[in-house]
Parts: sequence; C-alpha cells; structure tokens
Amino acid sequence: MHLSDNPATPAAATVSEWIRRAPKAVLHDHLDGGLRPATIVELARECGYTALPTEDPAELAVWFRDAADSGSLERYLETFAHTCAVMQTREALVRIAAECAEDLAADGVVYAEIRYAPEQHLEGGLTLDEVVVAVNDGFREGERRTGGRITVRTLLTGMRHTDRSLEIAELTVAHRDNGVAGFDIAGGEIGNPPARHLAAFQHLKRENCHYTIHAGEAVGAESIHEAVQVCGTERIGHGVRITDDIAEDGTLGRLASYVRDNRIALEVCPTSNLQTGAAKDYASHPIDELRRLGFRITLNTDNRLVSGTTMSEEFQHMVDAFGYGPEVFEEFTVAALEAAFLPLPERQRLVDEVVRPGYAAL
Ligand SMILES: O=c1[nH]cnc2c1ncn2[C@H]1C[C@H](O)[C@@H](CO)O1
Ligand SMILES: [Zn+2]
Repeated sequence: MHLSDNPATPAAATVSEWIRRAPKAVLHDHLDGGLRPATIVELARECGYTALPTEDPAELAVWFRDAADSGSLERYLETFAHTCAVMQTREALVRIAAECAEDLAADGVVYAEIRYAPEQHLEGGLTLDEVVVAVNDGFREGERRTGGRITVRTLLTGMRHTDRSLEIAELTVAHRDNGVAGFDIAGGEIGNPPARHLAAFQHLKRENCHYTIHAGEAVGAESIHEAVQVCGTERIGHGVRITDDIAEDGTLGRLASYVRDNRIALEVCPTSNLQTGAAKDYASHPIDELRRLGFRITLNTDNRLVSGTTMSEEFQHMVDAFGYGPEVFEEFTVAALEAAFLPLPERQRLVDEVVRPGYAAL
C-alpha cells in the first residue's frame, strides 16, 4: 500500500503557526531516519553509492515515505539501507548530526534525544568510538549554529537481530559524560525478543545508566512485559500495543496498570505506527485513550525522513484527530522532559525557563 492510496495517512499536515512556535521535546527520533534528502543525494555522489532510487531530493523524500508505508515494520526498516550507506565517514556523520540539530531547532524543538546504531556505521573503517565522537561533534556544532536554542543528547542503539548489544552498552557507559544519555534496542521485533540482550541491560543497571527499549510496536503485550519486567526498561519505544492489556470498557490488566502506575513513559510515534501497521488511522490511534487513562505519554517523530514527518506535523495530526489545544502539547512536552535521560536540574531548567514560558506566550 502507498500513502497516496491510503486516505488515513495524508501526505503532510498543514501546520498552524502556534504549533511551530510551541516548544517541543522529542525523545524518540532516529538519526539515520531523519536525513535531509538533498544531503543523501550529495553524500551518495561523494562516496560513490549508486543504488539510490532517485537523485532528485523531492522525489527521494516521497520515495522513502511511500516505501515505508507498507503495513510491515520489516519493510519499513529496509529503507534504512539507503541512509546508512551514506553515513560511513566522520565528515558525513558530523554533517548529518549538525543538520539534524538545525532542522529540529527550526521546528521549535528545544530538547532532543537522537538515537542511532553505531554498529551500522563501520563500513568505511571507523571504530565504534570514532562513530560516537563524530556524531557528538556534529551535535555540538549544530547546537552552536542554532545559538543554543536546542539541547541534543544521543542514545546508542543495539540492533536486536545482531549480538553486539553488550558492546554497545559498554560504549554507552564509556561516553556517558560526553553527550550520550542512554541506550536503546531497535530493529525487527518479531523473533527478536528483548531478553536476548539481557547482558546489556544488566551491565547498564550495574552502571546506573539509562535505557529504553522498542517494544509493543510489531508484537503485543508479551513484548512489553518482557521489556518492562525482565529487562527493566525505564521507557518504552512505541508501546502502543499495551492496549492488548486494556479491556474495551477501559479496565486495565496487571501489566497495563503496572506501566501506568509506575509512570513508565510511552514514546508514541503516530505516523510511524500508521506506516508499520501498528495503528489504522490517526483518529483511532490509541494515544488519546492512553492519555485519558493516565499513561505518561510523549509524542515523537520516530523517523522524520522515512515517516515524512516533523514534530509540528505530529502535533497537527493530533489537533485534527482529537482537537487537542496547547495545554495538551504542554503536557506532552513536560512529560517528555520528566522522562528524559538528562540530570534533574537540567530538565527542571528547561521546563521552568523554556517550556512553561513558551506555552504561556502562545
Ligand atoms: O520504529 C522502529 N522500530 C524498530 N526499529 C527501528 C524503528 N525506527 C528505526 N529503527 C531501526 C532502523 C535504524 O537503522 C536503527 C537505528 O537507528 O533503528
Ligand atoms: Zn524507533
């Protein structure tokens, strides 16, 4: 299925002016899912990558969104071969990270946790450490270019189908004082349960280090149960299939109660969910039900290029579907900062000095 055939996923939202101005925080955004299409084309030429589906940046943007709109997470993930192919040198990683910070800041994002899998950027001869340093340098440059309007931290992702997660967890700990805020597990969920990576999570716990896990996207409540109760995750990437454990009348099962009552944040990414088949359309997306039931909800992009979205567009889709006003987005933004892997005083400063005044001024 392509977006053009699917009225549930309009190509782009027309964003209200106040939404662009509203301060935003994003906890779930993949570096390799958010490149500028023109940058991909330029970098592909420079590094001799000839497999791009088109060299026209506008067409390339449409191609990603359409190709990812298959109803399957596996197919969605196949598109990342084209972005990772051009992310194999220090120069490319610095540029992509700096542009990511600029693009987010231009969209009103004041705090971002950007994730990527270092193991996917070694083909040009970089070491894992060099990859992390390059991305961090790029983000520091991007923050400078925006005049400090945005704070960016990274999450290092271990891929669930490979066996390097412990190494990536150790890398996370090694770079924790240098812009790396935590760890994540991503990739195809079916057949790759999070407990395969228990050694990584145990290492992070012993080191008092933060992590989140993609769960409840392509697999249901059992995946969320394992992520929360076996792996001890602090947040859940997506998590929308927690609805498996909620009855039609809104009665919560034991797992759903545990997640809600412990304020475990859900990193909800509506447009991505529509593309991978985790939700049917915006109007029936569980985000609103979960919010009304008291879950700690954060709103996110997942992959700005691959899902053809921005934080402002995600906000706008929620306005259109549920009639949300600024007070709901203020709630989501404060929730994101409460769940952020940033020291408490820095989170409080962002809430008190940036987010609250920003919403008051809308
Ligand atoms: O939504 C997702 N679910 C699972 N894996 C994902 C998702 N979005 C991106 N990824 C994968 C593809 C990327 O190459 C990898 C690291 O960012 O994470
Ligand atoms: Zn994701």
